[in-house]
Amino acid sequence: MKDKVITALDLTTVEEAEALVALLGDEGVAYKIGYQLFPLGGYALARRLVERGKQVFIDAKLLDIGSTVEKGVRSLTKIGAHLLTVHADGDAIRGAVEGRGDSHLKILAVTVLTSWDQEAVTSHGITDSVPDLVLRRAELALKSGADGLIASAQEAPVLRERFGSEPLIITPGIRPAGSAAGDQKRIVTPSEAIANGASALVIGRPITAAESPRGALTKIYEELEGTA
Ligand SMILES: O=C(O)c1cc(=O)[nH]c(=O)n1[C@@H]1O[C@H](COP(=O)(O)O)[C@@H](O)[C@H]1O
Repeated sequence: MKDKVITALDLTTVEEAEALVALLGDEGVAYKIGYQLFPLGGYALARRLVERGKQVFIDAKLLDIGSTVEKGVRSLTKIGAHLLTVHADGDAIRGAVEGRGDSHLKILAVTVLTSWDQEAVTSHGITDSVPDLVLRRAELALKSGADGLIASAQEAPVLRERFGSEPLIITPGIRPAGSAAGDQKRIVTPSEAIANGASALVIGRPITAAESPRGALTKIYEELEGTA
């Protein structure tokens, strides 16, 4: 159950991130490191976490011409991380799959950001509903070779219905009951997300900004135990 919660290390410094990892101890098994930390020693932190046996998710949200993504991902495989985000574009996903070669890095396609609601989708001139856009982008990404999808757990049931049990479906926008949504729009509780078919949950502020991050994580595990 613990490997179903990926704690987002969206912190200001690597020292703060290391302190949180130390505080969570054996309770924390999977971590996401984003570009906020990349120029501040984030890649070295990622390597250390891999060496300590943690699951490491590099959140780079790549979107570029295919050949550039391919070369970038080839470099990123040197970290030894397990998961990497690329936006759900055919060329970008194919480039990423080529670049990861025979490493164990799994490519996750970002479908529609969980901070987007229908109004945000429409503001981009897109006429699809949010679930239709998630499905359209998921189909493109999986056809292009992605190992999994990033979406809201609100869409997990339709994604499972369409694509079956194989693709990883990793869901941010997770909010335990009573916690602030912040800038997230398509939110789901941890237990609902797993019940909806999510493979793993990305959770940041409900853990990192809690008075007791370890207590918050333990409480999330307790909530998930109830769904097992
Ligand atoms: O790719 C992601 O991880 C991601 C995709 C998405 O659609 N929504 C989303 O919130 N995320 C990331 O998931 C984390 C969510 O953090 P909290 O909102 O603090 O739980 C952040 O690091 C976001 O960058």
